[in-house]
Amino acid sequence: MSELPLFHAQGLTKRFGGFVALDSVDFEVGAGERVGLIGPNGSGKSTLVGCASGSLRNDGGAVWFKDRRIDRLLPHQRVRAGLVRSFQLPRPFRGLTVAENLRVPLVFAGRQGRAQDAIDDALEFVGLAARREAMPQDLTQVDLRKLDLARATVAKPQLLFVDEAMAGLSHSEVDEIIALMMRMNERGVAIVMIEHIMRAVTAFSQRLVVLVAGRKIADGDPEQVLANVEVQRAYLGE
Ligand SMILES: Nc1ncnc2c1ncn2[C@@H]1O[C@H](COP(=O)(O)OP(=O)(O)OP(=O)(O)O)[C@@H](O)[C@H]1O
Repeated sequence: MSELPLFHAQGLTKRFGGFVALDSVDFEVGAGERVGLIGPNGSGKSTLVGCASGSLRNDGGAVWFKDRRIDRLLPHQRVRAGLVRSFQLPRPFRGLTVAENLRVPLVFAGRQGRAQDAIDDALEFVGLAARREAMPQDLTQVDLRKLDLARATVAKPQLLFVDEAMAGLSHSEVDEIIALMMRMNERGVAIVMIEHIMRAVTAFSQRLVVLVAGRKIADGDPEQVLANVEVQRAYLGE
């Protein structure tokens, strides 16, 4: 990538006690790009997302968003810069309606102005407009995932890390979420999809990055990456 990447981690290292969860990982995302981040369980994918979004503090290396070093910023400061994550397990605010759930990330992102319009747009966009007054506990699994994606996008990020948005969904529900993420990307949002459902990853990604035991072992064209012997060995060995 010749121009400045949207997101850039260099030598990213994270230890939990003596355990090295990320070992000097370089990871870039271009503006508007769709990247699949894959690897066996425990390979460091969520740790990378945590270090990028600020829920974890890296022990080594650096993280840039555009021309700004962000790895000592707080999570909400990173959201305000344009970097947002979603979580592996949807965690809506149980006491708030679907629409009210979107108000919280707007405050977090410092975008309370015209909040109602932003909420209406986001609910319409993900297909939850009819459920706006519902309580989260009355939503189906797939609608909870859509609410989570609405919460992630209402702040208008330029980069979104989506950590396993499809676990436990049916085949057609997975297709729905892929289509929704594609439409988000068409609006200009760069997306990193962390996912174990390979069908979804290959349908979505323009580039694949593979982590194994905290190290990046492949990064490039999806077909070539999946044909890589080291990648195949990592998956067969799982
Ligand atoms: N807070 C923590 N304290 C100690 N060890 C941790 C902590 N968080 C993660 N780890 C360890 O770091 C390693 C990487 O975990 P991580 O969650 O990043 O993997 P992952 O690739 O996202 O896995 P999965 O696909 O199962 O979600 C694992 O061995 C995990 O047990």
